[in-house]
Amino acid sequence: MTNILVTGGAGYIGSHTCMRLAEAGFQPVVFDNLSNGHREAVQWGPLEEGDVRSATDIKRALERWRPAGVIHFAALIEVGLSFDQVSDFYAVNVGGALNVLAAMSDAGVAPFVFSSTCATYGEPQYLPLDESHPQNPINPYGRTKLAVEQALADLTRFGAIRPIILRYFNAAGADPEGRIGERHEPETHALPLAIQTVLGQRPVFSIFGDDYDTRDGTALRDYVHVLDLADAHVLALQRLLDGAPGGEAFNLGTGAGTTVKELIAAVEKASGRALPAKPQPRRQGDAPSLVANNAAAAGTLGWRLRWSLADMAQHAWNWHSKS
Ligand SMILES: NC(=O)c1ccc[n+]([C@@H]2O[C@H](COP(=O)([O-])OP(=O)(O)OC[C@H]3O[C@@H](n4cnc5c(N)ncnc54)[C@H](O)[C@@H]3O)[C@@H](O)[C@H]2O)c1
Ligand SMILES: O=c1ccn([C@@H]2O[C@H](COP(=O)(O)OP(=O)(O)O[C@H]3O[C@H](CO)[C@H](O)[C@H](O)[C@H]3O)[C@@H](O)[C@H]2O)c(=O)[nH]1
Repeated sequence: MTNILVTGGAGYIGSHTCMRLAEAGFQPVVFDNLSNGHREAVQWGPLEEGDVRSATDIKRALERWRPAGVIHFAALIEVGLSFDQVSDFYAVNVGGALNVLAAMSDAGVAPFVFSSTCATYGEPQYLPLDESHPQNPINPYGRTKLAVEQALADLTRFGAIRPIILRYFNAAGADPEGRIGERHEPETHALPLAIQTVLGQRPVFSIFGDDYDTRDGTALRDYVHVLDLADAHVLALQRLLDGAPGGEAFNLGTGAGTTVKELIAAVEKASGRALPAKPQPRRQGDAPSLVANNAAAAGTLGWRLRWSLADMAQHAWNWHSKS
């Protein structure tokens, strides 16, 4: 069986991708230090505990499992924390990625799928965002991801690494069968927070800003099902294994925007319960609207969306209400 090393594979998007990799006939080998991941989420292949900040750990994993490619999710992800923990974010997100890439070069492994983000674009100059939109991130998290994208552009020229960069918009939802789901601690994402509120684990859901220039005044985001994201990773990996030279970047979003109020309505419908919500001031660093142009992923990768906002809310509700 072909091994694929999945760094951060015990986390939210990584674990769903491991599920899809196994379904596609690969053996996902998870490389994770479990700092934010969960041992129980590693269900489709072995777990190699290690830290991307350690060149020795990565070298050991590559020597042991001899993967045909690497999918790199391991990172610190909270935008707010990135202002307070700048060194940690650079050490894990940039230093960690460079360690993985150097070890891959030494081991002669070229295919590399990288988790990037719409946060690399910064304030949108136009919508929907395509891949050639200027990249001016407005927070340290986005800048660490852009730094890795820039390193990849340089490394691609030498041919030792063949990368595909995937820029996700807002990952949401869970495995429809409820085996895995979203579990960030602390949780800052809108959909799980809304569900925790419906479940009575939080008194009220804060709507961050109701005075934006959007159809109902609340911020607009492009929520995309985590399993649609997972499918895109398998397609990107397969493209590289088939010999593509790499160097491409793809936006992964649905192309449809959802406001915070519409998200609340979707959670109320999925749960059949009312969600207490209260407007609060805008959250620092939030753009009013972020929506993807996904034509490149559809055209080049053959990416097809399978799940709707109602599915994301339903699957997330199923997961949170049983766990
Ligand atoms: N969640 C989103 O909406 C979103 C949007 C855009 C981009 N991304 C990117 O997708 C990737 C996965 O995000 P997620 O939501 O699944 O996050 P997550 O926190 O659930 O998963 C990240 C995983 O990386 C692991 N990790 C962290 N530091 C590590 C280290 N030093 N060594 C080894 N492993 C380490 C964690 O334990 C965790 O399992 C990240 O790179 C993130 O920046 C996420
Ligand atoms: O309690 C909450 C939480 C969020 N929101 C709003 O809901 C929307 C979505 O917020 P999330 O925190 O769920 O997601 P973000 O759009 O802030 O973040 C996403 O995009 C970021 C880049 O901008 C990072 O990539 C991050 O990992 C990814 O989840 C935003 O308008 C936010 O202001 C609320 O109103 N109340």
